[in-house]
Amino acid sequence: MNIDQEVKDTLPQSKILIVEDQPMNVVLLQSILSSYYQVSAVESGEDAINECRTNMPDLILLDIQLTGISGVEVCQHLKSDPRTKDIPIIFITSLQEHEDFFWEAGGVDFIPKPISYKTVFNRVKSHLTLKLQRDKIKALAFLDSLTGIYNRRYFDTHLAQTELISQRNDDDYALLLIDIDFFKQFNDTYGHINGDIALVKVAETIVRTLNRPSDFVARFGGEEFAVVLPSTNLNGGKLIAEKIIENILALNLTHGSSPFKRLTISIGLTTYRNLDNNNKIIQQADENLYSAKRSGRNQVTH
Ligand SMILES: Nc1nc2c(ncn2[C@@H]2O[C@H](COP(=O)(O)OP(=O)(O)OP(=O)(O)O)[C@@H](O)[C@H]2O)c(=O)[nH]1
Repeated sequence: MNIDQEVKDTLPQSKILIVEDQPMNVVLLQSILSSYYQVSAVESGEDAINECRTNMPDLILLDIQLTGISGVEVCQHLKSDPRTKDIPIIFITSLQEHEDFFWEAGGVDFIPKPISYKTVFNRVKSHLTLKLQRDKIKALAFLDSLTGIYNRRYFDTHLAQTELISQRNDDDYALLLIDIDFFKQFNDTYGHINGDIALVKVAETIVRTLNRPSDFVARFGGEEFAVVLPSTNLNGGKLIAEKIIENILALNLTHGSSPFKRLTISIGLTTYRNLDNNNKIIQQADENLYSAKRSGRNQVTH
């Protein structure tokens, strides 16, 4: 795999967000960049923060002097949020004397006004390239090579992050631990290659069943998967778990040595607000998964 070539190929799909309240500058920046990237623009810091939540950009060009919250405050806000902290921010400024603020706020660079075509073009290109290279390397380290979904290493980081965000927002979140039933017999009967194919299909089915962009799935272990659903209570988690079970059954993958005669899964579900004693969420979901297995498999227990 050639990362440099992949990055080059991905560059034209990169999203750049311009945050600037002077229409002349917006027009100028768009004229420099929109032939090469997907460019959008907002006028205020508040709009920039909202835009980052719904349509995450790959790079932000941020005017320092905005009406309402300032560019530096927008930058500090985005850098304090784990979901947006890695977006490179380039400040656009005529205030050279405040240079230190840009670096301290977490900006990666700045572009002085009056805006120069070459400076904008080259700085954007080099920071975007670095960002995409970082994303690719992260993907290699954090994706499971068989199924293409996230691996256990990334799951651990993601779960810790979700827990922090939930605590901060006084919100609940759900965790589903999913295990394929009688998978040892499946491998023994149909061979490891068919076992691998089944694992890929199960991963695809789980991904397809999840609705929200913030829903998350990872391969937790050999034939185990984990799903994290932010802002979801027990009822919501149950609904998704039942839908996943239904969609796996609908795959209709023959499993002769299972009493169900088809490939099935069991799910242990819990939410952050439904933990017994001092259980950690993984431990609780795992105990519930064990109950689902004991109660006959092909079901969800919470
Ligand atoms: N093909 C394939 N099999 C795997 C992979 N990872 C784990 N497995 C198999 O998954 C099986 C898990 O078996 P067990 O933990 O005994 O559980 P089970 O047979 O699914 O039984 P229950 O979970 O009790 O329903 C083992 O045979 C593993 O070899 C993989 O990447 N590919």
